[in-house]
This record gives sequence, structure tokens and C-alpha cells, in this order.
Amino acid sequence: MKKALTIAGSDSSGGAGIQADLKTFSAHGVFGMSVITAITAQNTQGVFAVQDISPEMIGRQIDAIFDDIDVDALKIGMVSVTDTIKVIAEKLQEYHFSQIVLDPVMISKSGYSLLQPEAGEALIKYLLPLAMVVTPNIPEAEVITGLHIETLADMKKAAKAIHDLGAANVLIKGGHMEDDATDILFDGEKYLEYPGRRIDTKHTHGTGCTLSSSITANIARGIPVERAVEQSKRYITTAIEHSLAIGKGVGPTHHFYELYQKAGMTDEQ
Ligand SMILES: Nc1ncnc2c1ncn2[C@@H]1O[C@H](COP(=O)(O)OP(=O)(O)O)[C@@H](O)[C@H]1O
Ligand SMILES: Cc1ncc(COP(=O)(O)OP(=O)(O)O)c(N)n1
Repeated sequence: MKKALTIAGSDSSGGAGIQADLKTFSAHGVFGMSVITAITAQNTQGVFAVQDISPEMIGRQIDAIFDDIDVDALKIGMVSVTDTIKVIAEKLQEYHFSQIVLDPVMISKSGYSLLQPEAGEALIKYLLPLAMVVTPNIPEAEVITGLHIETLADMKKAAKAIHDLGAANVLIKGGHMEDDATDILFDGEKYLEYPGRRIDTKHTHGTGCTLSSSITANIARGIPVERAVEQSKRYITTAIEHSLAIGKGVGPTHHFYELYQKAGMTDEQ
């Protein structure tokens, strides 16, 4: 069985973070493992508190996994502070690990900072160059590049700028655009468009986490990046179509194995 790891924060309401990642891995038939970087008190209405896990404990979790288990791919989500970023980068270099999907989580949909502003530079310096795929949404791509993004052409310009910072493949997500939810992938040579019609729902909590963990699971299964993204785009679209009106606010995406089949994903390894 293929094995994937998520290095991310916990979302008590189960819609984003570690919980969304592990559900997504399971829905892809991949064994999921976790390194918890922070605990959030969070629900569908907002994030109310964050407690960061110490860098030592994050390092010990990474060691515990890599000393014992062969990881096929991993994703990095909420990293909160500079010391967390540094310990993750050091450990992944120590273990010579390169099958890395980086979701540069900065601000939750509810408006809470999940990355301290001063840690943005460290994320760019230490984690971006390690990423096989980085998956910023529009506001994150704007922070990383300093560019203003309004059009598909702007998304392409930002993808190239982020590639120049060292990420091998850059997927700019179009969830925050006005019309269609089209995502753009740049691999250093060509741009690929993954078109998506906008689904009319407010229940989109955890969309970014779900997409990046789906890509991670597909890479763990040996699927090349372009096709992994294509299949994951279908998965997230189906997961949003079936999103759940749980709680009083923005409900989560839905994960179950039948979804994975509905999304037309193959069983290749
Ligand atoms: N309303 C929507 N309809 C269809 N696809 C969406 C919608 N909202 C987001 N997406 C898709 O979900 C994925 C995550 O994007 P986005 O919501 O921008 O990420 P984040 O959660 O990091 O802000 C992307 O593939 C995006 O195109
Ligand atoms: C613990 C934790 N990690 C990441 C996020 C952000 O997840 P995302 O998929 O971008 O979903 P929204 O917050 O934008 O709905 C999070 N909220 N919590």
C-alpha cells in the first residue's frame, strides 16, 4: 500500500488541516500519516485559538516516521512560525526527501492568520525550493510575488515568478477568481489550464487542503504531476459538489471512496 504524510495543523472541526488530509488520503486508497505543527480551535464559523507545537516535537514526529516507514509522498500545510519552517526544511533535507507538495497556507477563509507575517520570508526561502509542487491560492500567490492578480494572464505571470523562486511545479488555484475556478500549472516550460466551472455553494471549507492532499496521494500512487493535478481537480470539484451543510457557517468538502470513483480516477499505482 502507498503511504502519504501530512505535515500540517489540526482543525478541530475536521474540515481542513490534518483531518481533511487524512480523509482525502483514505478516499484515494493511500495510507495516511501525520506530523502535527499546530492545534487550532476552529469550526465552520472561524478560528478562535492556535497553539503551536514546539519545533523539537515536530522534529521528533518527523524522525519517528522516517526512521521506520518509507514515505511515498508528503504535503506541507499550516506551518505557523519561522522555527517550524526551519525544522521541517532541515529534516526533509536530512532525509533527502523530494516528493513534496507545499500548500503555502497563510489566511483561513474566515480571515485568521495561520502563518505569522514574518514567517512568509522563511517559507519562501526554506520550503519553496524543496517543493515538487506548490499550490498557492490567489491571495497567497500575490503575497509571495508582490504581483496583483486579476486575470488568467496574471496567474501565469505569478506562476513563473514562483517557479523562479525554486519550486519545480507551480499550481495557482483559481478558487478566489470572480468567474470560473480555473487553475494554472507551470512546470518551468509550459502552462497547463485546468478549467473548472464555479459551483454555487458557500460550503468550501478546506478546499485548498483537500486539493493539495489529493495531489499528494496521486503522486504517492506514482502518477506524474500533470495527470495527478488533472485527477485531483476532478476530485476537488466532486468534493465541493457534495460539500456538507454541517455547522452554522462554511461547511466542509466531502470525502468518500465513491467520490473518488465518481471523479473518474483510475486505479493505477
Ligand atoms: N466554488 C467553487 N467551485 C468550483 N471549484 C472551486 C470553488 N472554490 C474553489 N474551487 C477549487 O478548489 C480548489 C482550491 O482552491 P481555493 O479555494 O482557491 O484554495 P484555498 O482553499 O487554498 O483558498 C481549486 O481547484 C479551485 O479551483
Ligand atoms: C489547520 C488548518 N490548516 C489549513 C487551513 C486552511 O485550509 P483551506 O483548505 O485553505 O480552507 P479554508 O480555511 O480556506 O476554508 C485551515 N483552515 N486550518
